Amino acid sequence: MAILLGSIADDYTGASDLANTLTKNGLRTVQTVGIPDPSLALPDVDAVVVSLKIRSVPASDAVTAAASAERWLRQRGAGHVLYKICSTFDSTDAGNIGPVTEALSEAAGGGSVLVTPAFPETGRTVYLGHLFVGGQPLNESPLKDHPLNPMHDANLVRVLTRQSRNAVGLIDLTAIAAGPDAVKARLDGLRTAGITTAIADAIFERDLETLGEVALKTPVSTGASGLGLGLARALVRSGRISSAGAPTTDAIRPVGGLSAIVAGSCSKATLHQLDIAERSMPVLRLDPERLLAGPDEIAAAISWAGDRISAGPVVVAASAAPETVSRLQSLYGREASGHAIETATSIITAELVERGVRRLVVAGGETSGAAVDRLAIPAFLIGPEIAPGVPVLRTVGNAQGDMLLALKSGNFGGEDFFTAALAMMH
Ligand SMILES: Nc1ncnc2c1ncn2[C@@H]1O[C@H](COP(=O)(O)OP(=O)(O)OP(=O)(O)O)[C@@H](O)[C@H]1O
Ligand SMILES: O=C(O)[C@@H](O)C(=O)CO
Repeated sequence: MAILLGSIADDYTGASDLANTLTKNGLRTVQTVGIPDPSLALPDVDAVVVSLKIRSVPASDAVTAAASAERWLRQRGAGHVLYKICSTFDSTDAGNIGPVTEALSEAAGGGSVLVTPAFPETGRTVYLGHLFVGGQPLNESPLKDHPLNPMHDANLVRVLTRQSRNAVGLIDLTAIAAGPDAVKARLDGLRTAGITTAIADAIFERDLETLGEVALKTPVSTGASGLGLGLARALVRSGRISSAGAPTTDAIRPVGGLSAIVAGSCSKATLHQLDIAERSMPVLRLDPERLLAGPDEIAAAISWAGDRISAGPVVVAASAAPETVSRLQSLYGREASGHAIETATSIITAELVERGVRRLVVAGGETSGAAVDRLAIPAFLIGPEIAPGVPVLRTVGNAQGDMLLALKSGNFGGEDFFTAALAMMH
């Protein structure tokens, strides 16, 4: 299997978001969970997205994992590797976007790296280096209250500089509007001044098409699904994609079984989606303090779900409003509480699968990562889109048999996302 585009995603929901974008824009794509075992039979594809869970780990661990994935992708022919980060630039001053970007660039022999989290379809735009989420600057958006990486600065040149060894430049919209040659000239100018990493503005998809065209001629870029769109369209325009379209028909064959939703995302969107789901499905709100106190809350949740699940889908949620999250974090610490809750929701997920769940929706990137790891799912085919950034996924080589999943990024999906997702999974 020779691939044209490789990607390393820093979380699993982000990986499925990118895989969805690449598929929609004409690349046959598979999403692997980590570097796949050599025995795993993968379909013939144009692009592979390797999902890692490295958004919130120490920077040195993120660099090591990303570097191995990069080697694996290059060995399979990838001429360009996109480091897929969150469209809201989720990270802290300790990393990991800067360190991983610099390490991937060094591994590829240096050269300029374009960085942009813009994803206009979901309202993420970058202007003069400042990230907007819908109509709000990043630091005024709900991301200011993120449980693991609250974002307090919308100026991405500043944010990335704090995480990087080297200086960071800006390719502004004026250059991008002037087309690929102007962007290339600006990148070359920055490089002459010793700056190889540059945040790029992008507001419309045409800006990302320009950036994709330029990025494809470099070995590494860093961005969200918008840059994926630009790269995919540039590859298709280059005539190097032999058969457009994706194996979605395989991906949506019914799997039967029971269905469930597990949520650990505390985003404003997920909290509202849970309120709406409560009107049509049983929803169990876990008590986070009891979850951290011992195994009883997990056992109670499994028993609650077991009593109801044969009658229809159930929802189990750890998600809570920012005040509740802050209180828990002040008692147990940010990372410890997040990690303990992810472990708890992943155990509950595995027990649900043990009891026959084959159609599963998980809300939250870290939450999804923990759940998919516990289920030991090796890879996914990409099915149809449920909402921008969230496709139906079909497992490949799964020990429990075929399953359909939706891994929802915290901020994605309309208010009826959960019912919409299950309606597409049979
Ligand atoms: N009640 C709670 N109190 C504190 N932390 C919580 C609570 N519920 C969940 N968490 C933790 O909050 C974190 C949520 O991160 P996660 O990545 O799953 O969601 P998200 O950030 O909304 O999604 P995404 O990264 O896809 O945008 C997880 O570590 C989860 O365990
Ligand atoms: O880019 C996004 O916003 C998402 O794919 C994501 O990474 C959230 O975890």
